[in-house]
Amino acid sequence: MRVVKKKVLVDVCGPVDLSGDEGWVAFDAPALVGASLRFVSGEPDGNRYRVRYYRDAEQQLRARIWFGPETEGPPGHSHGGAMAAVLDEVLGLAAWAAGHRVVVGNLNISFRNLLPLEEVVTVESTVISAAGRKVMVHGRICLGETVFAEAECLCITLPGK
Ligand SMILES: CCCCCCCC(=O)SCCNC(=O)CCNC(=O)[C@H](O)C(C)(C)COP(=O)(O)OP(=O)(O)OC[C@H]1O[C@@H](n2cnc3c(N)ncnc32)[C@H](O)[C@@H]1OP(=O)(O)O
Repeated sequence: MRVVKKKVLVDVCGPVDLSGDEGWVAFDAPALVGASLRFVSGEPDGNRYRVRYYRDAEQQLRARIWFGPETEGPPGHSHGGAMAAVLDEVLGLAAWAAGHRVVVGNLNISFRNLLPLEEVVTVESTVISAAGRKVMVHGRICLGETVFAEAECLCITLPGK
């Protein structure tokens, strides 16, 4: 008889410091949009992403995020799709945080530098405009002066919802 051992997922990575900059205020994303945003922010102690949201002094949404080993693409670095998922969530959420009930219609990303795994980086967002149903949000994943990816995100409001 073949015995299949149950695979146990172990937290091998230890704690990660996701604290914000001075003046940032913690932002409760599930309180605003519900608990459905699990793909990026659903496992705060897992090995994919660990993320904490803030608003900065200008009320723009910021995220402190750790790309864990399960986001690997090129050896030792984040998969481009892993960065895209983060930008999709954070920039869409930025529009929600500004009062617009949206989904992302178009996300245009430029990958600028390889992002090393197990690094805590920042996602910055800025709501650029809101006209009719279209909300434009720009953002980037960065660490100090280094930009890993930057994006333009067209969000479309959901009528009647
Ligand atoms: C709950 C918390 C959410 C937090 C953020 C999470 C982010 C996400 O992952 S959302 C999931 C990914 N996104 C999706 O799956 C969206 C799928 N797409 C859709 O549902 C629809 O195409 C939707 C709602 C975007 C637009 O459809 P619809 O409501 O029929 O609008 P539609 O009439 O086609 O377009 C409205 C306007 O937006 C423009 N538009 C729509 N899509 C695009 C696009 N991709 N590119 C450019 N313009 C667009 C249209 O040209 C139109 O402009 P205008 O009024 O000037 O003619």
